[in-house]
Amino acid sequence: MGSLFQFNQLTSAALPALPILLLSNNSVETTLPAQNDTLIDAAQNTMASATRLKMPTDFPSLLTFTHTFSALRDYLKLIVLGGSFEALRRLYSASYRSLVDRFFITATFESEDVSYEWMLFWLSSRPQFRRFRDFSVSTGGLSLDESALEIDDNMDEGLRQRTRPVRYLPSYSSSYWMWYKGRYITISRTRDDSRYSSTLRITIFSRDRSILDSLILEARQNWLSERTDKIEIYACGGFDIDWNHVASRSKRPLNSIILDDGISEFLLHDARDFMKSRQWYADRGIPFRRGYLLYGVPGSGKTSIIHSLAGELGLDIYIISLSKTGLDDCALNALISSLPEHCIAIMEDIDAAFTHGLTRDRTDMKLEDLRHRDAVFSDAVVKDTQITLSGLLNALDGVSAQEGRLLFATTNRYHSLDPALIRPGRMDIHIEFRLASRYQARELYKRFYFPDAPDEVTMDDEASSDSGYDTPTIDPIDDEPPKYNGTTHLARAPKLSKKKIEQLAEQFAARIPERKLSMASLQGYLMSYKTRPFQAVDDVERWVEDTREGQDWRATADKA
Ligand SMILES: Nc1ncnc2c1ncn2[C@@H]1O[C@H](COP(=O)(O)OP(=O)(O)OP(=O)(O)O)[C@@H](O)[C@H]1O
Repeated sequence: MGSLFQFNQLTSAALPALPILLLSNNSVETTLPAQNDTLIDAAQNTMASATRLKMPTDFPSLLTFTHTFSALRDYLKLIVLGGSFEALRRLYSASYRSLVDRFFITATFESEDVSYEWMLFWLSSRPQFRRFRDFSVSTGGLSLDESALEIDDNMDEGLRQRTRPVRYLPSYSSSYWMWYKGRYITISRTRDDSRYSSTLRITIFSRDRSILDSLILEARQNWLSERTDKIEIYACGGFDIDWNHVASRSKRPLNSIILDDGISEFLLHDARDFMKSRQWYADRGIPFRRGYLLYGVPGSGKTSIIHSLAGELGLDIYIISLSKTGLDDCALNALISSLPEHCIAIMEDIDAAFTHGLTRDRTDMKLEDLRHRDAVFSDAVVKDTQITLSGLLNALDGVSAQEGRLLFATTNRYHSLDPALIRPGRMDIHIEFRLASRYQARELYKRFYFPDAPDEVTMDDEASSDSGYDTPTIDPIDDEPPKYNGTTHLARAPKLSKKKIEQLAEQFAARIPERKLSMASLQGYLMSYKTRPFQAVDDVERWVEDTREGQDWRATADKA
């Protein structure tokens, strides 16, 4: 640097003398005034010293020139200066971090985890949060009732149904602060577009971790108390195949599923008994797990009873889709190991993943062999399913399989299942779900029209046109046949005496062929007579003849 500077000084001194020097070499030299001689001398001296310094003209010499001692000294100064700045910066950030570590507690909540929803729910119900002025407005995802914007009471019913609740959530671009139990807390939410997920970060100015504990417990409590009548449903999904909260569903009363006498009660009692028997299992060295295999015809209530049991037992549901793309043995194992201790895990249509046969490992079979083994085996199944039977067996009862869980598997093809999969220990209880019996048809009818028919009503109203509800336009007897399938949900069936209800249900059941129609089709039929129990009884015979299931039954009956 120093040399460069000197060089600049020299050249700037020599430059003004340059024209004089040039002129002095010309023929006009003699015409120059005498006082110029001194100037010429000075210029010549300056140029001489400049020539002595020899300004490099080529690149290698320039390089050498910049490596002179004084240049290096300037470089060194720069390095020391820069280094000091960087050291100071690092010192500042380390001290800041240690300050934060020492005096603040930070917790992050990922959107894939249900705790994220607890915190959002807690946050959006805080009066302090509502005071802020920057929000992210959401109409989807979480059902955070507390934070939902009130819908105008006068809104048209059609519009109301089409309107999703509007909620205020923390925005991604701001951070918020508030007081919690006298502590200062900050909240920020960030989004990770590459993973379609977001993170909520809460920092508390406190050294006491119990404040965070109490915040999380309070948030969870708030959330759960809003959901005493709900069950949470989780499914495997996302980029890193993990459990994601997918829905909250209302509990379904157990008596709304009509099975053959005693089956629902048996299942409920068995599951309750299991949940209380940890010690019993431990004493005998038996893995503390229970598996139920519900098999039988479609639409017979297999899925419905599981949901209803989850509500009765207060457990959440974890759905394992064996045919999910990207799910392999390893991921399945990890998923099953990460189930919570008390939960209901469901594997629906367990046969779907193994329709290709009874092999213990599909990797040792060629696709062609697999296709030939089962006529209904589709290409989609071949491509998508990466689970092997041995992988599934290991996941179900391997060392890492979660203890305490209830596993429910359903299938329509019981006999295509590998015996190893359904042996006791894996599937302890096997229950067959059959087509509707007359008993079921009768109970379904009663439940459908008179879900809460009070015993004390004695009005025998065969001739009455008073519905007893706020729907006087609907005449229970003289109602027109439906012009379309389905009627308004707002209308109610007429109020009838218990005796009358029994009588109608009996007539209905008598017209249903035993074990020929599924409960789902009976329910579908009744749905088109929502408010017309009499008409439903009158028309049922015709419907049985017309319906496909009924025709199949007639064809078999005729052959016989
Ligand atoms: N036993 C039953 N009692 C009351 N409703 C039933 C019964 N069986 C089926 N339904 C009704 O039929 C519909 C379908 O039932 P569900 O999905 O539980 O049948 P599923 O046996 O699981 O059928 P799939 O094997 O096709 O999955 C539900 O709406 C349910 O309310």
